[in-house]
Amino acid sequence: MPEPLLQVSGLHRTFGDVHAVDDVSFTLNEGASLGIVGGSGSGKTTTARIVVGLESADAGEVRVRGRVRPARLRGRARRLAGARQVQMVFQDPYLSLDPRTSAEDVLRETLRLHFPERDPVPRIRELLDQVGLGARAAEALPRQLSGGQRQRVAIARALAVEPEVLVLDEAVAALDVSVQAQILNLLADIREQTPIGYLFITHDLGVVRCVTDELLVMRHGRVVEAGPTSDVLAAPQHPYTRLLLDSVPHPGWDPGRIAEARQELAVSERSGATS
Ligand SMILES: Nc1ncnc2c1ncn2[C@@H]1O[C@H](COP(=O)(O)OP(=O)(O)OP(=O)(O)O)[C@@H](O)[C@H]1O
Repeated sequence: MPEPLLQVSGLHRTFGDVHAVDDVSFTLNEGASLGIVGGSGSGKTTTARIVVGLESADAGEVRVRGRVRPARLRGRARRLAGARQVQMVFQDPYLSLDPRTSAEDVLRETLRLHFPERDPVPRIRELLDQVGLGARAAEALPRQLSGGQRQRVAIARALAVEPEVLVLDEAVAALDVSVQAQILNLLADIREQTPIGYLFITHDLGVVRCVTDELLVMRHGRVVEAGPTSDVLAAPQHPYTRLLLDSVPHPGWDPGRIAEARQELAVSERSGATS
């Protein structure tokens, strides 16, 4: 039996009148990849930010390997320990990378912070190698790199900390399709080499099809459907999931069924049966 790596239960978070996260629960097993999909404002990012510790929950609990993750990571020791559990890769690495720091330097700094007793040099080489960055890219500043290379730097920095869970929030959304494929392949390779678990936040069902084994569909802060990715995509149960599927090329999926799903969703919403 795979070990539960990340257990999220009963998360709630409101912003004023908006129930951004409304009773969200899920489990991510060791070595697994869980996708959270949903349209804009469905609560994906807020869920991810709570898991990482960037946002607090009004209620609910996040456990990593059975241990409750504190809502706020106060103090240096706690922050470092918390960072070693969960790391996040954002959509735009340009914003999360220091413009004056090369990949090599950012890795050196990260390793010095987390593993001060270790010699960082061999590990830097290993990480650069793992994410496919050559010597020139390693010495370049973020603005001298392509979007894909920058995302590789962000991934290497996250891996340097040796996290249990990697949260990827729209991590390939800003990239060209061919570069997206390269980064998704890289992430798949990393998962084969390490017991890391991925939490993949995306609006793109094409992406989840490639890189996740479990899927959670969110709408208005709630989980409307959950299950193995292949099952959910092959036989979506909720009309909202069917509508989301409309946005990706889907062999065997006909427009009549999409119209039907839209109708069904409208009816269920009028009756208040679904959220
Ligand atoms: N800091 C905040 N202050 C106020 N409202 C917020 C805040 N963060 C999120 N929200 C609201 O909570 C809801 C869920 O937002 P969230 O960003 O989690 O959704 P999302 O599914 O990630 O959407 P997107 O794909 O557009 O990022 C939205 O209505 C959003 O406006």
